[in-house]
Amino acid sequence: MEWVLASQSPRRRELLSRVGVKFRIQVAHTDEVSLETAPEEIAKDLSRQKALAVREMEPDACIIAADTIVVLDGEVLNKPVDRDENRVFISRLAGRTHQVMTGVTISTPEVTHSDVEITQVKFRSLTEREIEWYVQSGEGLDKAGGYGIQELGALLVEGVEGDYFNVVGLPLVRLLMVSRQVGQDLLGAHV
Ligand SMILES: Cc1cn([C@H]2C[C@H](O)[C@@H](COP(=O)(O)OP(=O)(O)OP(=O)(O)O)O2)c(=O)[nH]c1=O
Repeated sequence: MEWVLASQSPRRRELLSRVGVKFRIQVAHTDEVSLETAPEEIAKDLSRQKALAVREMEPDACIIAADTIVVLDGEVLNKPVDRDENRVFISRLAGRTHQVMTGVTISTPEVTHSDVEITQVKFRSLTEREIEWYVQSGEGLDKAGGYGIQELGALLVEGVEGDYFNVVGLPLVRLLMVSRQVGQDLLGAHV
């Protein structure tokens, strides 16, 4: 079966290609609104919506979708709307541990399965100057929680407990497990 990644995120494309999976990209618009209340359910629900939105265009494919959220004290920090909000997010995250949750969904023509991976990320304490330096880089603007661990944001993070790739946006091992649950082992997707 053909694999389709329902994502416009260059980070997800890169991670999936890096483990040798051959896939096409197909994106459909979703408004990223969930009626769920528990953060892990929100992440799963949004990834499912993204996958199912592509189903009409790809009736025969095996569709992969993901959604990453950042959770601090049970509160979801989405993508910051501007630099001011990004500054607020980074100040709140500084010196504390938060959760990065990525919901993943794989949908085949027969079955759709979703799961979520949770990683603990600890930010070091940051000075005003450091926060300003990061916010003015603009790097955090298109990212959940307002930072990216894979670039400049690496300098904000003291430690990670769990799957690093989950923080970047695609929990590869969790995805492999879900692929087996839907009967389409990702390890066979190299050709
Ligand atoms: C916390 C964190 C998030 N992110 C990114 C991953 C996701 O791309 C983004 C969260 O937004 P998402 O809505 O999960 O994804 P997206 O809109 O970028 O792409 P698509 O819906 O088409 O798949 O934040 C990082 O790149 N690094 C990080 O450290």
